[in-house]
Amino acid sequence: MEYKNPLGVDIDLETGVIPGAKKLVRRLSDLKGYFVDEKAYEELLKENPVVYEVYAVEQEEKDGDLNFATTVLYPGKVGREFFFTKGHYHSKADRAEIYYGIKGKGGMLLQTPEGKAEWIEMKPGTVVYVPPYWAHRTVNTGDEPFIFLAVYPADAGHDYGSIAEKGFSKLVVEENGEVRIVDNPKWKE
Ligand SMILES: O=C(CO)[C@@H](O)[C@H](O)[C@H](O)COP(=O)(O)O
Ligand SMILES: [Fe+2]
Repeated sequence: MEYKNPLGVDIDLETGVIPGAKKLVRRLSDLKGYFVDEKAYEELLKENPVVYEVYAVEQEEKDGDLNFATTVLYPGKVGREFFFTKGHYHSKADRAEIYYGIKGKGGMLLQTPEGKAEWIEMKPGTVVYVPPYWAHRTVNTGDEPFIFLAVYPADAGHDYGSIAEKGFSKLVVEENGEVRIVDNPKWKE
């Protein structure tokens, strides 16, 4: 029997960086078609800000193993909509996940394949359980980076297609200085 080596790493709780992790950067240009206000999107695209970064420690896609990753989701808005991650189902749709809030303020939008949505607020210390089959997207509703850890089965994979095409049935927007969860006018069942 070949055993893997255990691993201990210290997440930088201020920046979200995991030493030695694989870094992925998502700019606004990677999120074309995701925000409802297309004019505001085109306007902000001139600056093309970084929307989020992911630091991932991933294993081979084997049943039973675990991956973990931090996400640093920057503050910002496109029109009234707060910056968010793309959001996905898992390719193996029955794979669950745990998120843990590290810094900043935000939340998670979750959705079943039938379009039933749930919003869960997150702050440092919040644990979110993402059950099997639910799509999930995080949203930064604050004015500093929103940083969290995710732990997920190594064979879960990411299925971005359906969210990229249809979005979520709800939007997270600012209205008169408040965070509101509203119906997505562009949602198609
Ligand atoms: O849910 C997971 C892994 O299953 C997170 O690590 C996200 O991958 C990350 O927050 C970026 O979000 P996406 O761009 O992948 O939606
Ligand atoms: Fe996930």
